[in-house]
Order: sequence, then structure tokens, then C-alpha cells
Amino acid sequence: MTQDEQKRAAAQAAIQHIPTGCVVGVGTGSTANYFIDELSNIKHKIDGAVASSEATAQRLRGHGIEVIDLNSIDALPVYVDGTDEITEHLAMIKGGGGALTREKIVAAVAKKFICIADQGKLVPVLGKFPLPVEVIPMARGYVAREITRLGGEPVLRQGFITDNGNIILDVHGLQILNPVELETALNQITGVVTNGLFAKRGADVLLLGLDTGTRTIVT
Ligand SMILES: O=C(CO)[C@H](O)[C@H](O)COP(=O)(O)O
Repeated sequence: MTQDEQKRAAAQAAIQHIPTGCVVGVGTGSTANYFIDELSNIKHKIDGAVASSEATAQRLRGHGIEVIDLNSIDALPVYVDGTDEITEHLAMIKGGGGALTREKIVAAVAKKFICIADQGKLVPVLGKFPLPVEVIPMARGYVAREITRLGGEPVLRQGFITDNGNIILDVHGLQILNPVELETALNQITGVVTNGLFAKRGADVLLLGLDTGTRTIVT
């Protein structure tokens, strides 16, 4: 199967995990887009969706799926999203699409986080993919210097502003031996909104599209 076929297979597998009559959290990116396409086939069985980005909200509406304000609900049974890298322990780097902060908020609320991905996303150690960090614009220089002190090489994502009006620094060269520790350290830098390490709250289930079928990993 091609990479796109693997993404679609993972998205199709995720549909089996969606309870009837619930609001569904929906991620951002090409794999999440496949999931939205699949979700539209069962839209009469769900009570709408919470979107992790403006792009996702637009796509959901385009498929006739109601977009629900996260603040109007007390609980979110399930969140489905893609990833840039994921380990067997289901820690991730996310944010390649720049939606990391809203993704982290939706993931925090969700009872179950289902990650859907092609097999190329499964890695032994996180860090080959540059780690996205969302930063308040006026703190850019300070945050970049602090990240350099931690051993990373921050690169400004040119011409990109997040849905929250902030910038992204993509951090290269980090040795991510302890993802939880690094996630915490980066978030403690003043001016950082959040970073793309999903280690403290990783996925609960990984549905990995393979050459033949899908593989499921559960924490
Ligand atoms: O974190 C994300 C967006 O912020 C995406 O989930 C991640 O970039 C994966 O994207 P794709 O499914 O297109 O490979």
C-alpha cells in the first residue's frame, strides 16, 4: 500500500472505535482529513465534532458535520488525530501542520486518544522530525536562545501564523531521551505557548496502516 492508502486504512479502522451518539474530537492534517471523509459516512450516528484547527472545522462543515464548541461540553469520549512521529510507548511529536496547541487542548479533554498513522511514523526514538514549538511573537528571540541552551537549533517557520496568532519555531537536533522531561522543560520557558511533544498525554491507541491491513498498539 502507498503511504496515502495506509493513512486511509488507519482512518477507516478508527471508525470502529467511535461510539454512537457522542461528540468526536477531530485532529488536523492529511490523515485526519481521511478520517473526516470516513466520519461523514456515519455522521447521522454522532452528535457533532470538536475541531483542533480552523482547517478541520471548515472540512467538517463541508461534509455536513456540525462543529461543536469545546466549551459547550463537559466531556469528550474520543479524539482521533494523526502524528509526525510516534513510539511503541505512544509518545509523539505533533504539530507539523502547526495545530499543536489546539490539538493538545482537545487531547487533554478527551477520554481516549486514538492516533492514526502510516507505518513510516513509527520510530524507535523521537527527534528526527523537528519539534514544533508555538511561541508568542514578541518572545521569539528569548525563546530561541533558551532552546539553544537546551541543545536545540530553532528555525522560524517562515510565513506561518497559527490559528492562535502565534509563530512556530521548528527545533532541530534535539536528543529526546526523556520526552516527558523535555516537554515540561520547554513549556516552562516564558513565551512558549506549548510544544509538540505529546508525552505526558500520549495516545491511548495507535492504529497503524501497514502494507497489508492495520496494526493496533494499545498502551
Ligand atoms: O500534528 C499534526 C498537525 O499539527 C498532524 O497530525 C501531523 O502533522 C501529521 O500530519 P499528516 O497526517 O498530514 O502526516
